[in-house]
Amino acid sequence: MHSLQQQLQQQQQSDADNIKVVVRLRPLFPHEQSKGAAEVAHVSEDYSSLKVVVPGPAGATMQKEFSFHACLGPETSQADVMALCGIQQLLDAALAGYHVTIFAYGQTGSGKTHTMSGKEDIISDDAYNGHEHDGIISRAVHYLFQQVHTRKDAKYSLKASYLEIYNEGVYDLVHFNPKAKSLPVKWDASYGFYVQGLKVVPCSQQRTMMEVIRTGMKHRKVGSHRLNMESSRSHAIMTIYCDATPTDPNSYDFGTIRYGKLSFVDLAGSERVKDSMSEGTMLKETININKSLSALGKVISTLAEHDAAGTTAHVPYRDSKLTKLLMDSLGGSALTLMIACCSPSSLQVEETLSTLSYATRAKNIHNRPTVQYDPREAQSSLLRREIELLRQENGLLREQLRAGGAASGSAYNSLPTTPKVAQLAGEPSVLGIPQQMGSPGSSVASSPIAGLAAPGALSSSPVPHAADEQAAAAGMARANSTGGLAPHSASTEQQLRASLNELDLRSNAARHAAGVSSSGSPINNSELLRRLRETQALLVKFSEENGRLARDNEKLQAGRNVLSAEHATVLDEIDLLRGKLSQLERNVLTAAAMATTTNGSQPQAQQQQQAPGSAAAQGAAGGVAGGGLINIQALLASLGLGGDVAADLPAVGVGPQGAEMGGPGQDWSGTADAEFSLRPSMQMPSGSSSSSPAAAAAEISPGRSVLVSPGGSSRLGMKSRSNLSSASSPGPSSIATAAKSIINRTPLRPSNADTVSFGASQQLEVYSQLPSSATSTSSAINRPLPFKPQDKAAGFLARKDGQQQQQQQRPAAARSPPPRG
Ligand SMILES: Nc1ncnc2c1ncn2[C@@H]1O[C@H](COP(=O)(O)OP(=O)(O)OP(=O)(O)O)[C@@H](O)[C@H]1O
Repeated sequence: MHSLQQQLQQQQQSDADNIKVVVRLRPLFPHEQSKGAAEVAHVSEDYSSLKVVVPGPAGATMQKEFSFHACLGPETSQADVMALCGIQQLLDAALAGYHVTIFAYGQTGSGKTHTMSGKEDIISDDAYNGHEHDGIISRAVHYLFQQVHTRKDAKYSLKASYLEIYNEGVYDLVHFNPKAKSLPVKWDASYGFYVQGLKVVPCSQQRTMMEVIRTGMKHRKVGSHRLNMESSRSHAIMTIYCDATPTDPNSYDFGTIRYGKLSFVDLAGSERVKDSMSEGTMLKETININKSLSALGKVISTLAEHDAAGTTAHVPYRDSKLTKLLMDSLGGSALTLMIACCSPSSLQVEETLSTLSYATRAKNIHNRPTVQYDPREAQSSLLRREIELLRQENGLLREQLRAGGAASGSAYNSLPTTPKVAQLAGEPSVLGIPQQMGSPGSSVASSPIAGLAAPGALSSSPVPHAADEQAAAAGMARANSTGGLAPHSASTEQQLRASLNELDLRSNAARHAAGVSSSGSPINNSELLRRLRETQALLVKFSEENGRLARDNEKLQAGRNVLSAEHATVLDEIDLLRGKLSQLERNVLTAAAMATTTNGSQPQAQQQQQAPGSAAAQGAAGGVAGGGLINIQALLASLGLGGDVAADLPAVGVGPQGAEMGGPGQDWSGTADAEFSLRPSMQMPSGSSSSSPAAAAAEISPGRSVLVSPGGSSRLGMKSRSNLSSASSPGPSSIATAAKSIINRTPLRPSNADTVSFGASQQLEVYSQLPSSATSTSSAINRPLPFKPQDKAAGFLARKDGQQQQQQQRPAAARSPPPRG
């Protein structure tokens, strides 16, 4: 049994919104056995399915299997039914504000009344105090009163009504008058179908409600036919209204009445006239019973078919009084349990199969269980929620603006202030909703029926108000539509509905704050109107404020766009400069190559006499060629980088090639603006025939890279123009890099290694070093070269895979002083 309970719970959670269907097999009676009946229906061991042995052609048999939320065998006791059908959860749901319907369906004599009401004679006993044969209704009443007397979370008020649908007429079974006319079934856009004039009995005591049940059962039409000695000739609906006013101020719906309802529907059984042998009045009853059950079957089929297919269709609720009053339970907002009662007898196998077929279809019906509130309160709650949402949205916008303002500096500060929002946010609303109402977060998940009810089942579905008891009574079905609610877009409405519960807390607290009675009594119309007007005024204010914030936001956005455009322009300029730098580098390399060649044949003095800065590229190259001096300014000018940039540049010189590698004893004194050292293990590019770094550099084709990074164990000095005479010649690519550094106005520091893409397998590495003072430079350049001059070409280029090793050497190498002459 325990596993069945678990199974039920799992199923309830998996298809929480669908109608739950449980099948109950009654025992095979001795009088049936005596007529040769055999048991043809058997419940599986795990209670999830049942098999029916169906007679086939020529005496053969076949088995049909059906599965349901639970299948209860003949041995199942009345107490087990309560537990295995999850009745207690449904009762808790009703106390939490849901509409719950439990209905028994099945052929005549299959045990519907036994399941719902138990043994009538027991209940009829004045000394009744509970019995093992009690059905669901009396057990439910007992549980409900037990709960309402012990629960402290809400003030509960229970009421009851009992009606029957007999020959398509509706009759009050409590205030019974045999001569009374049928009560009219009316439609209300907000409330759905309801029985006008049905009396609802307030029941503060359990015995009062039991009296209602007893009276109702006594007045219900019962007849005797061949299939059932006490056959119900009508459909009976016993309704318990559970109004709950939460009393805990910390509760999410403090003070807002929840209108839960429990409907116990004991249907008249279908019967075949030839089997029941009904005649006369009973025949008429049988025809009407079958007619209304047929209408019920159509509703179930239509709903099941379309819910399974995800389509909508006209559901023929209006075809009978029964289906009108069950409208809320089938495809509506109620939690519904159908108990399909069956006989195991082989003599009734066709009826059993028919019942199981209906029950199978009913499984597919999808309901939307919702907590029920008064529609007028729901309406004002929706408005309050809307205000709250607007308030939150405004707060969020302000936060975003603040964040945006911080990012864009003065732009935000120049925005117009929004005193109204600040004012509104800081004070209670017109409705008196305090700001410290607490954050939303209440949800039905915390309700006792979380496992049964659909998540997000909170809703403002309107239900009859307590003041309209007469209209509200007797299984008044609610329309599927959300009649009476303010028009909203579907998503907004959904959102608002989803938060309704928590906001009804606000409703009550608002009433407190506004000094309005919070006794739970209905709000009168003028008060409601006044509040609605105030709400509307507040909404107008908020929408104005929203508009203002949106405009401010647009201004900020425009400011951001300008900044982005400027940023993009700067990036473009950088790209342009990079391109020009590459060009400059190539020019320098070419010039250096020429200088190498020229320096070999010209006297040093003559080289130094060549004035730097002869125009354009020719000047640059000529400077090198003429005196070993590269005029960066001239080069930049030749590249179109004149003006400010070129004016800032120091001239950088290339010394005679002989001094380039800074051989021992060479004079490196003076202030260096930047120094570059070459790695000793560098290799020439394949196919290179150059014998010097400059020549090697000259062979570097465009697009190859120069890596500038700190350290290096061999050095080339790059000196400022003033120290040119004493400087050793740096590698030409070092000059190019220095030029780049100057153009970018960033000093070459050991940390700012730079790489210009160079090639896949080889790269030229030049390590930069910018001494912090002349003294350190001076001491640095007095160190000996760690490699011989003949290694210099080999040291110029290095494979990339040698880089790691070199990097490890760098700190020591950086500290190594270059040689002094
Ligand atoms: N599970 C059961 N265990 C014991 N007796 C049962 C069980 N189910 C039904 N009965 C008995 O079977 C008889 C018929 O049951 P019941 O009146 O509940 O059927 P019904 O479906 O309500 O029929 P009808 O539609 O004609 O009113 C009753 O005497 C009842 O006590």
